[in-house]
Amino acid sequence: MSTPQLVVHRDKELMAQAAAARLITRIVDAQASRGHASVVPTGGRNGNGLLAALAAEPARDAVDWGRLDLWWGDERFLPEGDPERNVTQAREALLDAVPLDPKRVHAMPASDGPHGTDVEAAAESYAEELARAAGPENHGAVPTFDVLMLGVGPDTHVASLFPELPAVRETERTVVGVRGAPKPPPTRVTLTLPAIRAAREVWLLAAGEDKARAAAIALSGAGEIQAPAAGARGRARTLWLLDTAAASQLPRSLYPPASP
Ligand SMILES: O=C(O)[C@H](O)[C@@H](O)[C@H](O)[C@H](O)COP(=O)(O)O
Repeated sequence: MSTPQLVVHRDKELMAQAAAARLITRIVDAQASRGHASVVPTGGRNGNGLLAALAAEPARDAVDWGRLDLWWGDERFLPEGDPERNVTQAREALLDAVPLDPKRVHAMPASDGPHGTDVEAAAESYAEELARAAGPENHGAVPTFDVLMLGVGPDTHVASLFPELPAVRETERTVVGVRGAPKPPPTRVTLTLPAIRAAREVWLLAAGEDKARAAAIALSGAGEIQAPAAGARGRARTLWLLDTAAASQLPRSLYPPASP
């Protein structure tokens, strides 16, 4: 697993623009070398800000949108089309504006789908979909995502892995249901840390003062059960994309970044 690298931007707008440009480059590179790319966007303000910045970026036309797979890191377990669903917000921010192949847009199940309100069954069916997409060259029951993005919560949660809750302790399953999440809505579906760590690159997005403590804790050697963001690492690269406010409490040894 890779050691986190930090990139600190002046403000959240610049952070979103730079991350969008970086994402375009990674997708184009992956498509050039493997013919296709896979990306896991994240919900939340920072994740949607990045997607909106990508939509506004003229270089987005360099992406072959028909050869891009999209998977989700977590989802709020609500009815299809609910404005609070991460996929609904992603559609508004970017997905409706680009020519994706609908078969490659792997939204997590909704609470009015084939599994009804059974969140565990919904999680299991998403795990099966991931397993079907994993090839022999992948490292287990999920495809090797090129870039998996995660927003970081003020309590250090990522995806719907909240400190100390059972989902963050999962070591076998790739997708689990979550009940009683402290961030509404309480019922959610999430990738687990083993699934997240199958990604080639994991990018953590944190902007704003309310993220400063979380970033400092997660980057100072905290355990992943207490600080789930600390356990989110990519196989080849782990990148923390921050703005100056979110970076303001980092230990001096990390900020300015010690690593390139
Ligand atoms: O359902 C959600 O909201 C998320 O997937 C969650 O993990 C989010 O990414 C963080 O809470 C950060 O959100 P912000 O970027 O809005 O702070």
